Amino acid sequence: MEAATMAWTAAVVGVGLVYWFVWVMGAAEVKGKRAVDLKMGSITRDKVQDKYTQYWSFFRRPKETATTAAAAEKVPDFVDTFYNLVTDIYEWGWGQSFHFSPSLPGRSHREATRVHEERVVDLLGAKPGHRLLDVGCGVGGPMRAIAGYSGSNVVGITINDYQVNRARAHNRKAGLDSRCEVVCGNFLSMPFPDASFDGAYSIEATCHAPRLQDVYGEVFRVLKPGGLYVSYEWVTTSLYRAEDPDHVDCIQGIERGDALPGLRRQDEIASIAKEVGFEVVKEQDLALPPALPWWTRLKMGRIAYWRNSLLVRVLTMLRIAPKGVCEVHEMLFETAQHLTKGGETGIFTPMHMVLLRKPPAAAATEEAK
Ligand SMILES: C=C(CC[C@@H](C)[C@H]1CC[C@H]2C3=CC[C@H]4[C@H](C)[C@@H](O)CC[C@]4(C)[C@H]3CC[C@]12C)C(C)C
Ligand SMILES: C[S@@+](CC[C@H](N)C(=O)[O-])C[C@H]1O[C@@H](n2cnc3c(N)ncnc32)[C@H](O)[C@@H]1O
Repeated sequence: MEAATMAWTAAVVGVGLVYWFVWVMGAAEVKGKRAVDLKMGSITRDKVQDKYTQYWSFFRRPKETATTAAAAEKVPDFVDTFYNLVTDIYEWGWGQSFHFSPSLPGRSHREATRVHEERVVDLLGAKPGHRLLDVGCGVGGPMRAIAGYSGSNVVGITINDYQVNRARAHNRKAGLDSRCEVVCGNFLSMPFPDASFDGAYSIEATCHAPRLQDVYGEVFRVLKPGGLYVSYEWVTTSLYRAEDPDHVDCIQGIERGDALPGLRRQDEIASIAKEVGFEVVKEQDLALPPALPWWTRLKMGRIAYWRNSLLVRVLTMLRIAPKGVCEVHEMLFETAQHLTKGGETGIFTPMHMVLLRKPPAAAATEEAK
């Protein structure tokens, strides 16, 4: 073969390989967000690195940081920054539902995710015509599954305006925009009238609240009397030992890589719910056997992580992805190790489920005020 022909063949194969690596292999779970489309939310390209540094210095020691009232007040802003930094990476590498679910034998991750979301509908007894609130809705993966399965109308709230736009675009594409609405706001002080929802749910979102009382209190206020609220909470379990440095390291790793102002204990959740006026109907750690591990999806993706790290580095070098994306990706990679360890040791669960009811009598009490 002539040298020129060889060079051409090598070039064509090279371009083909790059195309395959970036476009075909790039989207790990849901084709739709490609590696080449990675933005950092509403942050302009030149600010990504700075925003990441600010996030990191705030959340490096989450528990110490969030103990003062002044620092706790800053949490929602830093959570917003966090979701600007991670939303596209989550969508690209995980999908449109930003949560875990127990593995299901012989079923895909996508199916396991849907089953975990549809459980919310069954617990709430949601029906066509009901108006549900999604507290911390992300880009709306659960919202669309829940609206589709139940026939209800869903209003989602998220602190992050980039997620609002993503969620609205996905809702339109799914033909669900007439039944799924997305609002940008803080779930610690929601822009909804009292008693305006038939039911509410939160999936792995309230862990971002410095005080759970504040978000549960708001959900209580906006629910109609007799309305149900189901929440999947991130908590430490009774196996966690505060005197074990390995346990502390693991939990701090989860907190700092997930914008958490301090994980709560499993046994605190029900009493906080009662404190704001809820009745506790049911409480269950959905991660416990016979449920299969939720963390295998994180572990089994090890090869994919290496591919993703390399992709992110190449895209940053080519200036397609903004500077700072590699650091964010590295932070998520480390977080995944801590989450896996938390799951394997059983000291942490991301799916402590509580089903709460606003007492029907609360109507009379409120009217009397
Ligand atoms: C509920 C929350 C988020 C839970 C999960 C959806 C995310 C927690 C950690 C995330 C990830 C870790 C590793 C990333 C990987 C390095 C990258 O290549 C592709 C995306 C990841 C798999 C990413 C995906 C989402 C998570 C699993 C918190 C924030 C309360
Ligand atoms: C891990 S994501 C889960 C999203 C969604 N529930 C899902 O499962 O796909 C957490 C969500 O909570 C939202 N959130 C965190 N703190 C918030 C706050 N103070 N007010 C409103 N939304 C908040 C984030 O913006 C994000 O959408």
